[in-house]
Amino acid sequence: MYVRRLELVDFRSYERVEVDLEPGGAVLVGPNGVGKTNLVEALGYVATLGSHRVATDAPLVRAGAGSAVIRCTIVHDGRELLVELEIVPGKANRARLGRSPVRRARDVLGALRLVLFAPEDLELVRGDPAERRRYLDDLLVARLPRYAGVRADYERVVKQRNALLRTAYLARKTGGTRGGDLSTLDVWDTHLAQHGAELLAGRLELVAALAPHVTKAYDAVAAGKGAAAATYRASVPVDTPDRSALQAALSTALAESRQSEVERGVTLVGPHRDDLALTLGDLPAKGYASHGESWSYALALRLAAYDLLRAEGIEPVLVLDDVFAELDGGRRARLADLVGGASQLLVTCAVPRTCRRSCAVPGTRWRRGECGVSTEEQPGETSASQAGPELARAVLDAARARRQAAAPQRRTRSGNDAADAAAGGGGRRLRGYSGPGPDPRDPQAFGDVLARLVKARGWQKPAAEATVFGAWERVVGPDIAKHSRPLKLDDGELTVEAESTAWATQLRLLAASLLQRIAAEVGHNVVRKLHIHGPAAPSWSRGPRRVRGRGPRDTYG
Ligand SMILES: Nc1ncnc2c1ncn2[C@@H]1O[C@H](COP(=O)(O)OP(=O)(O)OP(=O)(O)O)[C@@H](O)[C@H]1O
Repeated sequence: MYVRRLELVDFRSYERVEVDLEPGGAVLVGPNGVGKTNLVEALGYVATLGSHRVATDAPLVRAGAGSAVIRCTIVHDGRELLVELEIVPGKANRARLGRSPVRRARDVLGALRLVLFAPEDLELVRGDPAERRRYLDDLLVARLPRYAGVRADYERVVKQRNALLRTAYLARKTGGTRGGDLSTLDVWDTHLAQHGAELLAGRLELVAALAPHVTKAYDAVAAGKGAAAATYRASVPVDTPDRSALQAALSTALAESRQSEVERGVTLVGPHRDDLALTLGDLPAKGYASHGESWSYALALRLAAYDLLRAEGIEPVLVLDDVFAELDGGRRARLADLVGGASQLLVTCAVPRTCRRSCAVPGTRWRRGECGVSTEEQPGETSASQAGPELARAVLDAARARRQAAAPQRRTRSGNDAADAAAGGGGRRLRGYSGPGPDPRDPQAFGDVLARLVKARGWQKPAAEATVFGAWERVVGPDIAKHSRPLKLDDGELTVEAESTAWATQLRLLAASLLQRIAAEVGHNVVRKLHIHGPAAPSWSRGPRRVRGRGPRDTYG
């Protein structure tokens, strides 16, 4: 995998820039503040949808501009993929993959696998657990992109659960009555245990695979001075990545800490409280390791991530941002040896002479002062980029030919549709005799015949819609079904009535996962949108002739 082209519009210091890159190594050289890190930060953003330098998106947009655009052409297995991201601070990012819009920006994760080592990585060793959790989760997504959804779901549940606890905590503190209702906390516990177990299992599997690479990488960088070990420290007792065992452990821990959570107004249990414990010899690295050792450790964590991805058949792009200056001569030389085989290696460097001498990474080419300068086209790429359209055309031609060949047959079978459907022909014609094998005229299970008829007559959608109403409890689960009921389904928009306004609020917060559950039960596009409201107030409007207004207030106050 390598990045062939990076184009930025209003990103950081760049109003517009186009950089063409090649496989192999490149060193980006330029004076301090010229914008070297801005370029690799944009690549990191494509890979993780976050910056390695700042927690929010606002600083990524050029001062005075409203939004920034990153376009990145990635070549993987000879195929090109264009990823486009528009960053609008305070709003959801917009993304396109291969020029088609994607539903959520996180759908582009996995297109670019990248390991970036930067001075900020010292925080991996010296900083708070949140830094290490982010390291693990980014790597989890680079390894298995489906974890982007697991991570987002879990973060959403924690956020909503914290909001509920916090509102109740403040209501209690101020003696108010509004917002003190914690009746929906059980539902959030279930969601937290479910999504938390999934994330926790992913992290445990990841750390088991990663830990030997961390020890090996530290040994290589520090030339055997000290044994590094990384272990996962969970907030609940765990000894297996089995998802149902983890879900049970999280549920138990949540029940046990309920009292303290309500008292403190915050979620105290779950993967968002975990840590990756790093030790050097018998001592924790944080607080004990020297500056140089901490640097080597941080570097070892990134190299371990790179080694793990490669060992699993993923060739990530490797970026070393301004790191050689922090390492002593021996460590620089060893690092250069370790990263020499990367499919694409980008090194940023401010002092060319020092960098040339100390980071003579095998195979790197120098791009002195080329930051922000577009270069000529790469001739060899044309055939690769044509492969996609040509393949599409071939598939389309084949489909057209098949349809033309099938057309006369289709005309002859119109009278046989129902019998053919009942026989499971699905377009094939009935044979005129039984023969020794199974025959469509043999007795058939009623369910099978019905399923085929439903399919042949195109009744799937009405049947799926009926399931939403008829099997509401199965579709949304007993907890939610107890407190809500579906009212009407109109053009993919389902109206649901909740038992109380508190439940309506909770269901609105759960709308995304409800839609997912409904789709899993009855299929996609049956319900596309939810309208959730609380119980209807009694109406005093009766009959066609009535007085406008709010009703008999004199009588009822
Ligand atoms: N949102 C922004 N709008 C405009 N300019 C910005 C923005 N964010 C950063 N800059 C500018 O970008 C420059 C920093 O670029 P960058 O960090 O890429 O430098 P660098 O070449 O890596 O430098 P060094 O060698 O010192 O690390 C600074 O001059 C900074 O003022």
